[in-house]
Amino acid sequence: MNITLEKYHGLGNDYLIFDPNKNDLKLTKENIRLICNRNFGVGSDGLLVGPILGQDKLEVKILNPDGSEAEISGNGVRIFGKYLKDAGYVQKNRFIINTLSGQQTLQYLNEEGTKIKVSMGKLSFYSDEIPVTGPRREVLNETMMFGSIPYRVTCVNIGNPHCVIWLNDISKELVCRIGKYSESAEYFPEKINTQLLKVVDRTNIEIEIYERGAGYTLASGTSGCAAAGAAYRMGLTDPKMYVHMPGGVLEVEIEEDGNVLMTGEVGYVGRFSLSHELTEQLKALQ
Ligand SMILES: N[C@@H](CCC[C@H](N)C(=O)O)C(=O)O
Repeated sequence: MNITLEKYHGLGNDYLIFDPNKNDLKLTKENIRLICNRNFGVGSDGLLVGPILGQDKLEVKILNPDGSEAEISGNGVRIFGKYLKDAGYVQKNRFIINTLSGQQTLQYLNEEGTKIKVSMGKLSFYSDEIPVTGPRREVLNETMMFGSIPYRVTCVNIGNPHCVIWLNDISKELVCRIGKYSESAEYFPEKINTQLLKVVDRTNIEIEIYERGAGYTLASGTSGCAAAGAAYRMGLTDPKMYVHMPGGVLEVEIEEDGNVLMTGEVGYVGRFSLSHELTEQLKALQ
């Protein structure tokens, strides 16, 4: 039987859904890379595997296009929420899903389920929780060297690790140049997602993103939450703001206890029934 995948995007951050209840393939690093490859496969910024059904909880596994597993994805979680509605797995308006980073509560804000609010959990700036090497401390505005150039960096965990660099001018070229070094820098034992942050005013920020295991992306939910959290923590913004990314805008609100609410849109691209040829190649890589 051929493999069928559904494709969605969150503000241009595109994911394929592999529903294990409908497909029979053992996923490996090698076949994940081929599925996500934009030339030889279907192409995406990642793969969402689920729902894995159990004890009233819906679980999703989040895989980067290099085959590594991520603890969480903000856009991925919203996309998965939309898929659960489209495929008839959930009827409620508000429900919980499980990721490697813990539980997220999702709420549909419209009938179609294209606008979703997610309670993402709490931000942590502590080095051992991000993780960042060295003595336990909050990693706020520290100097770090990426490719022999010093940058002022604030690091944060929102289920997955992020480093935020506050600058006046940001661009795709610059984040790619820095991200190439920061992703695997010695400071970060579990690697890192990188954001360049530009503060527009107290309720608007702009970011450029270089994701761990994926490279440059047009948007990222957790990156938006991390950059918003860092901007607020540095006193640059109010707790509620719009995060502008090349692919679109997210609304992020940091609650008093540090919990983050993220609201954004999801788009459906279509269903991909893979060719016999590609299915056989994926099976050979099991
Ligand atoms: N696109 C994502 C983040 C995906 C995971 C990330 N690459 C990681 O390895 O932590 C998002 O929308 O948050």
